[in-house]
Amino acid sequence: MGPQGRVTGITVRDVRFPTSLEQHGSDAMHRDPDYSAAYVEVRTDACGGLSGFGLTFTLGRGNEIVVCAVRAVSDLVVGEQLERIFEDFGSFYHRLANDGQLRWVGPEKGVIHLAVAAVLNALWDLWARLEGKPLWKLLSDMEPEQLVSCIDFSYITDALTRAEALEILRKGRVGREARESQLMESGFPAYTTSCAWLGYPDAELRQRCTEALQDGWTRFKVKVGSSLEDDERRCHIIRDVIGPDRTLMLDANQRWDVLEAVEWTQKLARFRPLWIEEPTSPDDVLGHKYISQALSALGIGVATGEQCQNRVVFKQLLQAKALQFCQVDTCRLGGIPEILAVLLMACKFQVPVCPHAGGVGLCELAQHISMFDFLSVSTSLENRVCEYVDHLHEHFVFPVRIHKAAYMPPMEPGYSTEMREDSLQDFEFPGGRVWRELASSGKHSVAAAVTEGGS
Ligand SMILES: C[C@H](O)[C@@H](O)CC(=O)C(=O)O
Ligand SMILES: [Mg+2]
Repeated sequence: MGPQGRVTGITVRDVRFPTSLEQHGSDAMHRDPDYSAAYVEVRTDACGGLSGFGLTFTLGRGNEIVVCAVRAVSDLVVGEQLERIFEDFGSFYHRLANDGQLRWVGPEKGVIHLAVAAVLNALWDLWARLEGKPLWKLLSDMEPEQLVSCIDFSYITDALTRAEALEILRKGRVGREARESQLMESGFPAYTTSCAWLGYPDAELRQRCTEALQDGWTRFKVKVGSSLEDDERRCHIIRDVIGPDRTLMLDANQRWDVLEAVEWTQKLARFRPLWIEEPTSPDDVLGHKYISQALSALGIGVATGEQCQNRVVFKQLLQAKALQFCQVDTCRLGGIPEILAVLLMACKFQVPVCPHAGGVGLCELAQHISMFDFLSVSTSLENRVCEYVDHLHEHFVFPVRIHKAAYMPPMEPGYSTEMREDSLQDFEFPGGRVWRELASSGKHSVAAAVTEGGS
């Protein structure tokens, strides 16, 4: 028998952090991100009133639109019996993502899909809490049949059938205990993006790389794509600090057209990057294929996924051999059901999954996905690494733990998504303490504009 109880209510809050003030998170396309979340609490009457917490990530302006979309999606969830949700999560996902009216503002893409992600993340946090396990453990303890029942196979059966998914997961059970011990001992390998945001001056870049090296980091990602001259200078600084053998990745955040992406990356090839990330539009499957082919002789792979809309676009990228590193994003895909589909397709097409993380909360969520992938799907660490960014962890009740450049497995029940109440009160937009102070000091243009507008 599944968990008893029902969803009694869903609340959503607009939470924003003024990261743009110090250029944290800046890249060639997003110059002034204020890391933000539409933060969801799913309330239930199970176990005396247990809640699940979830979020989706945005860059500030527009977060209010996601909040509004979460309210629309919530109407379909409040009142649902938990047993009906959890006994057949694949069908529940399908109902939510294919509501006959809401799907017109998607389908399975854009703001409405971000909203679905936030609500589903909260429901999976709830499920893991109900079972008293961290999410990675809940997933890896599930029988293959149950995991497969969580997936909506619509539109992907030409690439992955139910039977193939089952076979991968059954194979994934072999040696799982040994891999879990390895995980508990050494954690899951991470790389850092914190040193080299585009807006950091050279001195800060050098200092952050030096410190990260001292802290044991061996893999570094640098933002590129705005000016070739700047990119060459910044890559030179990083290589100078990290030496010739450590790993360097480049991230262009969709800055180029296809041919431009090839030419620009070729000019940076002497810095020996492992990958070029988001070289062009995230929707351009054939463009990614062209870039992959053009760069393969240089040993540079294409990484993408943080703005890949759904499992269908991932399917095409994999079928076309258009990506060499698959960067699933826990807050853009439709929760665990869609992430499972992508992990399994990536496994079948032998492409390593290296989740996008960072932002606010993405590291907290992504660590569970990498750990489950290692334990039960890919069963390998080869070429697999999860992104890490060192901002905003202090706002979470169970922040990530990094040891020797690796994520250590979280042991608390849930998806590590719960935020601290004092942080929520300080950073809720626009009325939280920090935003009121920023508005009155005039230090932040968005805060000031809201105050002038009187909202
Ligand atoms: C705007 C975000 O910070 C983006 O630059 C993050 C990203 O591309 C990454 O972490 O990778
Ligand atoms: Mg990126």
